[in-house]
Amino acid sequence: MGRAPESAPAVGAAPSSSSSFSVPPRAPVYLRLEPAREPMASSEEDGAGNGSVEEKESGKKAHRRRGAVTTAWLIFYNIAMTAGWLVLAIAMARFYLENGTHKGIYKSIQKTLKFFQTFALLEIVHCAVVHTSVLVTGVQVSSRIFMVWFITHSIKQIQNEESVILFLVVWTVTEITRYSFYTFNMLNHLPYFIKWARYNFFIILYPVGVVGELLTIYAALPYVKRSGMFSVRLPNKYNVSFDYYYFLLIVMASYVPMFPQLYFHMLRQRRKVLHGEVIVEKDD
Ligand SMILES: CCCCCCCCCCCCC/C=C/C(=O)SCCNC(=O)CCNC(=O)[C@H](O)C(C)(C)COP(=O)(O)OP(=O)(O)OC[C@H]1O[C@@H](n2cnc3c(N)ncnc32)[C@H](O)[C@@H]1OP(=O)(O)O
Repeated sequence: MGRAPESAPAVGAAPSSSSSFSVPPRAPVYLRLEPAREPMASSEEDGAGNGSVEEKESGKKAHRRRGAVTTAWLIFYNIAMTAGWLVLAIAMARFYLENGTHKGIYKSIQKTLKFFQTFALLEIVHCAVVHTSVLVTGVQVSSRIFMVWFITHSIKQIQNEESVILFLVVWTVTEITRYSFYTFNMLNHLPYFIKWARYNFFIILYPVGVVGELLTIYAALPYVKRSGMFSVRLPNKYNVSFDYYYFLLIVMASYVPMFPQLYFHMLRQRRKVLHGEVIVEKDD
């Protein structure tokens, strides 16, 4: 992440009264953001390993080149994802305003949703160059992919459930906030509201989104039980059985231990970003 200009107003410092993160009144303090932690490079890449000065220099140049290419890709990716979820938001709002009902919204936006939510699988790869957990990102992305492809795409009878619209709206607000945060943060021009939204909206949106997803899976259960979809019955030549109905019950149960891990991860990120930055007196 880039470094904010040193004259940048302190984030979380004594601000206007409207801010919800005011610090005790005192002389204005300014914030010098910690220099962005460059993606960790292996020793041979950053020239810290053994080798001649030329090898070390080429290693550092390779790292900078990789850094520049990686940064350019992430900025493109974040802008594209922000735009994609904005298109989804506008399409859903337009459908509802034109038709006065939520029934049919999913069908009208499903291609865009499938494309951008599947594209987000790249975030597991991005974990190699951004400071985030592969496990947390993997669980988050896999739960989304599961909902999009193995529930709403595969079980058409539930596509008009209110719970589908609930989680779609929550996902959309969340992702527009999240990807615009990443974009502005990487461009070193992060509006405080975007930062505030990134680390506060989830407090409500995360549990609401989970409720929407669980209600949708629950609504799908009767159709799965009746159709036996995605299931393998005995006897068969592999002597293996699989029942998608009971698998969905297990998935629903897995939210209980898994969701709190993601939620507490976000709360930790929130404390780090909104309250944990180093506030230093401005050098006169
Ligand atoms: C086979 C069946 C599978 C079924 C699985 C079932 C499991 C069920 C349990 C799971 C339940 C989850 C259900 C989900 C519901 C919803 O999503 S509802 C909608 C609301 N959701 C949210 O609010 C969460 C949104 N998701 C996220 O925020 C992320 O996905 C996250 C992984 C959960 C957290 O993101 P993370 O990146 O870890 O935190 P940040 O603070 O944003 O970033 C950390 C650092 O990484 C940098 N970074 C990350 N991505 C980028 C990027 N694209 N570009 C640039 N930088 C990036 C970020 O800037 C931070 O850097 P530092 O500032 O240096 O720390």
